[in-house]
Amino acid sequence: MRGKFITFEGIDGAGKSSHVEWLAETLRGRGLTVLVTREPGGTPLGEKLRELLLNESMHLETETLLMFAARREHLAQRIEPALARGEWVICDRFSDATWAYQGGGRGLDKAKFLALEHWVHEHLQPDLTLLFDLPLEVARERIVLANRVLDKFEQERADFHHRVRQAYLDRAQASPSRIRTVAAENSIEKIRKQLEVIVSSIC
Ligand SMILES: Nc1ncnc2c1ncn2[C@@H]1O[C@H](COP(=O)(O)OP(=O)(O)OP(=O)(O)O)[C@@H](O)[C@H]1O
Ligand SMILES: Cc1cn([C@H]2C[C@H](O)[C@@H](COP(=O)(O)O)O2)c(=O)[nH]c1=O
Repeated sequence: MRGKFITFEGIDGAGKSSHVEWLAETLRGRGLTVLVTREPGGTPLGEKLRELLLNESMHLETETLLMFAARREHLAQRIEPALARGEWVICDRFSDATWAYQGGGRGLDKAKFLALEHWVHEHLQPDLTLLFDLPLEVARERIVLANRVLDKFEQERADFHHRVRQAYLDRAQASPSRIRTVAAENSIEKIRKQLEVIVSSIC
């Protein structure tokens, strides 16, 4: 039987990465084989593109095309083969991030996004997307507390991140059965209880 594809999404600092490995371990505890991966990245080529995408400024359409180029490779080399073997795949960001960041944040034409999405993964959407949503100010505080070096996206102004958040919320509203919104300002413990319930619904 084909495996399930779960993606994590949210604005920078929402806290999604804090749950990725935990969810993988929880599913492994139920006897499932789980691949954990991320975008941009997930393959040797994708990780090289990630380095460029997170650090170099470039034209919006170049940025979008590189996100989808990395995704094409990722699907071919890792995601599709794992799902076909019956493994579950947990991916830290996928195409909803392009919708939110390049579309909402930077104003990419929706038709161009939809054309690329159709080209690169016409027959595949995540079975479940966990959208970590929280006020921008809380996410910012977490990033400051973590004291990490900020990448190109994290250095964007607040209005960019507000648009990204809104684009995610709009997309969730348009696909309520696939995209489940998680109140990310809650404690890690409370979020994990909610994730267990949501993920059980696709087991
Ligand atoms: N529910 C929470 N309550 C308080 N702090 C949290 C919570 N979840 C995560 N954090 C902290 O917030 C910081 C950002 O978390 P994390 O790296 O998981 O976010 P992220 O969404 O993956 O961010 P990015 O996409 O920017 O990498 C970390 O220092 C983490 O420990
Ligand atoms: C897949 C994807 C990602 N991004 C942005 C979103 C984040 O700011 C970075 C990735 O960093 P993270 O710490 O691994 O979350 O890349 C994007 O703009 N568009 C995309 O398609």
